[in-house]
Amino acid sequence: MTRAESPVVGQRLSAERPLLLASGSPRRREILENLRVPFIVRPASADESTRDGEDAAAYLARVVLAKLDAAWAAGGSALENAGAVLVADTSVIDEGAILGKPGSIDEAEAMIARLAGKTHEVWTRFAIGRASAAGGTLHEQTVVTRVTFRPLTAARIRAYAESGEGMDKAGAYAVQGLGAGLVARVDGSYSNVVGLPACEVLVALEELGLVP
Ligand SMILES: Cc1cn([C@H]2C[C@H](O)[C@@H](COP(=O)(O)OP(=O)(O)OP(=O)(O)O)O2)c(=O)[nH]c1=O
Repeated sequence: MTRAESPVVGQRLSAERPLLLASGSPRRREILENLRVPFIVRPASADESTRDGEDAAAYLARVVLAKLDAAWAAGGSALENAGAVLVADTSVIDEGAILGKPGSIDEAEAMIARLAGKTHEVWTRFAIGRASAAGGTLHEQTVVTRVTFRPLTAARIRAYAESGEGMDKAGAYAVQGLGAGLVARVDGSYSNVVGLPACEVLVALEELGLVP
């Protein structure tokens, strides 16, 4: 975790000065809604392809900052009026390999097959940045959850991949959906697996003086 020198923004989030969630993920929106934080949504996309030789930590750090840059680059009155910007990226890490979103049903099947009967990690990195034109990161943090899949037959793996549920999800599954049937245990933050670690985000917002 890194922290900027002067973490306190000073002014609390409000309806007039909301948090700008720069994400197209409906799961992140739902988690933030549950936290009762005033926010607006302005999706910002970044290049999420992996690079040769890049490990999980470097990949997530790069993608999260790219999402923050994209949010600032979008500009506009929504950004100017926002109290801060929140971005996040979720990846499934299996034995050091980064599993992002599958490109096809076959790729989804291969991802589920490699995770079956084993424990992997789900990493979500989030960043809270300034909403000013000057930009800057106020808080960055990576939260890791360990997820154990039960042993799965080839037929079950194929059927789940064909359901299509995992196509827009890291690691090709959704623990909050039909994918619950694949998961024997979750060690750590559940919301982190779904895309945003609720407790850690709330604590960070509190520490920055953005929520009471
Ligand atoms: C492992 C897992 C991932 N996911 C989701 C969380 C993330 O939304 C998604 C990973 O893709 P991300 O690139 O982290 O997020 P996104 O493309 O959905 O949204 P944006 O980049 O605009 O913020 O996978 C689940 O919903 N359930 C799960 O069990």
